[in-house]
Amino acid sequence: MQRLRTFLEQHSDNPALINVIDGLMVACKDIAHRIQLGAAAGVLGSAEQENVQGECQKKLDVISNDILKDVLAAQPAVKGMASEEEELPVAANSAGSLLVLFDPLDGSSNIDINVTVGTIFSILPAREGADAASESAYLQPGNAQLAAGYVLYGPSTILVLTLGNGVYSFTLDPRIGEFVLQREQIRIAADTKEFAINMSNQRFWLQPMQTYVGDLLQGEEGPLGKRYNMRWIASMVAEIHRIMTRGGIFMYPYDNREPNKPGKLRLMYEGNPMSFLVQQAGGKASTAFNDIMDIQPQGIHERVSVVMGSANEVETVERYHQ
Ligand SMILES: O=P(O)(O)OC[C@H]1O[C@](O)(COP(=O)(O)O)[C@@H](O)[C@@H]1O
Ligand SMILES: [Mg+2]
Ligand SMILES: [Mg+2]
Repeated sequence: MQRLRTFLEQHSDNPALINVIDGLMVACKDIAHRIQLGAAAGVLGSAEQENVQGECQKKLDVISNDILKDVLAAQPAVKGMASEEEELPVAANSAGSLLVLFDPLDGSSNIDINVTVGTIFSILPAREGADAASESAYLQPGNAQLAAGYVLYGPSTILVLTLGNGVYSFTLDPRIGEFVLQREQIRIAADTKEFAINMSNQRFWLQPMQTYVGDLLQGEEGPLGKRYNMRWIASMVAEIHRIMTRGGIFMYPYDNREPNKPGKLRLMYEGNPMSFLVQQAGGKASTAFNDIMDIQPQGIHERVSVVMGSANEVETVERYHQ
């Protein structure tokens, strides 16, 4: 049995990074505990306020955000943070060398129905002299990430992490309060017969996406020549975890409901960290046109079109868009 801290010390020579990931997991254990208590701790339901995205916040969105902010601000290595639930970046320690970006609670619409949610994080280097209270410090492409991961709060609590050298998963053992190593060098199969997309948006997609999904639905009688299965959990963490476990393709593509936005999901704390994990596991992460991690962000809350998972299937989607 290998504990997370020991693993980090063996796989990284950056003490700042090790301490920050350790700190993140202190926060995530607290979040996991509150999710488990649920209604008994009064954490379900709406917070009766909106975030910067104009989305109605759940109580647990706010609670998780506050826990992460408090724990990370106490880490000397954290120079600043950006969160889905904060309009502006939050400066922390001026001598810090790292920036942490996070979606404190992903899949919020699942909280009240007791279905899987998660936390997603991305760690970027803080440039020399950068102002961590200013957005410009954070606007680095996904390829600059030092580490990324998610914590899934499901039947068990699982951390899936990359430090840029493969993907590893850890299960929280509540008997000892520690994350212990579970899977090493996770690989996503190149081919799949399982897709995930919110079909209710079909009429809003670009024509190539409508054609591709139409062909998927034709199964073995269509041009793709195989029968597909479909899943939609409405929690990106849960979908990506399924793909980490048995392959698949996850899509939240551009749609014209809000034509000026490139997609629903957020680039810097959903698209980029998940892309880093998927790519490190041998999969692909694309906008349907380009690699997500090549995008030069223009804002911390920027949106992105997402097509990720099994490499050959993602390449098929890209071909439909050429
Ligand atoms: O409700 P929809 O449109 O299917 O969207 C589901 C998607 O939205 C998200 O819940 C967005 O994340 P948040 O809950 O952090 O806003 C993704 O996890 C999920 O894939
Ligand atoms: Mg999210
Ligand atoms: Mg969220």
